[in-house]
Amino acid sequence: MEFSTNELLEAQAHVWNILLGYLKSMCLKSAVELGIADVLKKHGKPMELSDLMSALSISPTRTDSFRRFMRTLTHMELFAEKPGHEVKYLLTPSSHLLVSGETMNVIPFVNLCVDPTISDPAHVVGPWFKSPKETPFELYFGKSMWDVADEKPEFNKTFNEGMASDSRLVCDVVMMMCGQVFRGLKSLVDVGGGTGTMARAIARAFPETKCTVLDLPHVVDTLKKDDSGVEYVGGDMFVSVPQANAVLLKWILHDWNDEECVKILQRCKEAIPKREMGGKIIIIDMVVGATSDKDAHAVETQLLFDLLMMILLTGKERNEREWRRIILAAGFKDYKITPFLGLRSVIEIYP
Ligand SMILES: C[S@@+](CC[C@H](N)C(=O)[O-])C[C@H]1O[C@@H](n2cnc3c(N)ncnc32)[C@H](O)[C@@H]1O
Ligand SMILES: O=c1cc(-c2ccc(O)cc2)oc2c(O)c(O)ccc12
Repeated sequence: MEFSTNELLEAQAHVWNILLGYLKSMCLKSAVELGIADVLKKHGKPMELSDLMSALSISPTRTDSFRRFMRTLTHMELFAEKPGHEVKYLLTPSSHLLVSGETMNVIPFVNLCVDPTISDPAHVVGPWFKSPKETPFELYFGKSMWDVADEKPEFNKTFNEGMASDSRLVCDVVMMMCGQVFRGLKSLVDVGGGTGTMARAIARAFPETKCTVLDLPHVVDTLKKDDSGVEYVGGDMFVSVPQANAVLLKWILHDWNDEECVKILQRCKEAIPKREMGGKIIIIDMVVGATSDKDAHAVETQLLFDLLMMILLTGKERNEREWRRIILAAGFKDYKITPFLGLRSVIEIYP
């Protein structure tokens, strides 16, 4: 097949764009390191470049470079420009999420995603297709991501803080938009609940619910009993899950393949009473095709998440048909999907 010169030149620009994509993450990381969003938030109104640089303690000798840096960040809609005699910079909804100290901030997630333990295994996806290893992560590090988290306390901390920041963001939205999902439960166990951010929020909102977090010992062992009343249990969800009225699985099943998900769901089913007694599983995860994923940007984000799960773990992002298959295979009778959270949904499943 022959292509025209014009098509090939356009193709070259397209390939360049893909190749340089990693600079987007690195610019985001640098913006967080510099604290640009914090300065703009504190200033409270649009800010000239020279004032921004001075507040960030950047020497005027870097003015041209910093202007180019801000131009790219603005193009990516991380910041906005207010035109005028002197351009002024302001926050956008995306950079609002980069303000430290705000409940809804994604800084720990930025730190996690640019951590070499997360980003380096992507280099071996090609060779991994021809290797017997379970994941590119395992080909690169010789062990699973959970084992690396167990052995490297620094990575364990970065990972748990990243996840906790997502839970802080999600729990407010869940309580606001689908609080009824948790209402009236006598007890709930958050399986793979990390350091307990979500469980503590549920315990605060519903004091009548006794909340427990089950996670791997290296995640929960350092957590002290606190005044939230949440109990932390070290264990393995493939072996057993503490008894409760309901089980929460937030961002768990997308880490695992279908067979592993069925096993986890079976252990969860053993932990809850019958539906008539209020037993249910609450899953918070992506349902591809169920949410506001109609635009190309959202579809690309879901595809990238799916690859991330393939690279780091044995998991995947599932559409409704794929969810139904594992839910029924684990012996559940019914389910209900509520799309609520950008790209994620709540799936309630009943025994
Ligand atoms: C992607 S994180 C999600 C954490 C939390 N649910 C959230 O959304 O913030 C997955 C969690 O599963 C835990 N995990 C992995 N294997 C586990 C196992 N066999 N038993 C219990 N927890 C496990 C990890 O330690 C981690 O905290
Ligand atoms: O290691 C990760 C990273 C993420 C992640 C990446 C980019 C984002 O904008 C948000 C989150 O998510 C993960 C995840 O959901 C998981 O189950 C395991 C690991 C990671």
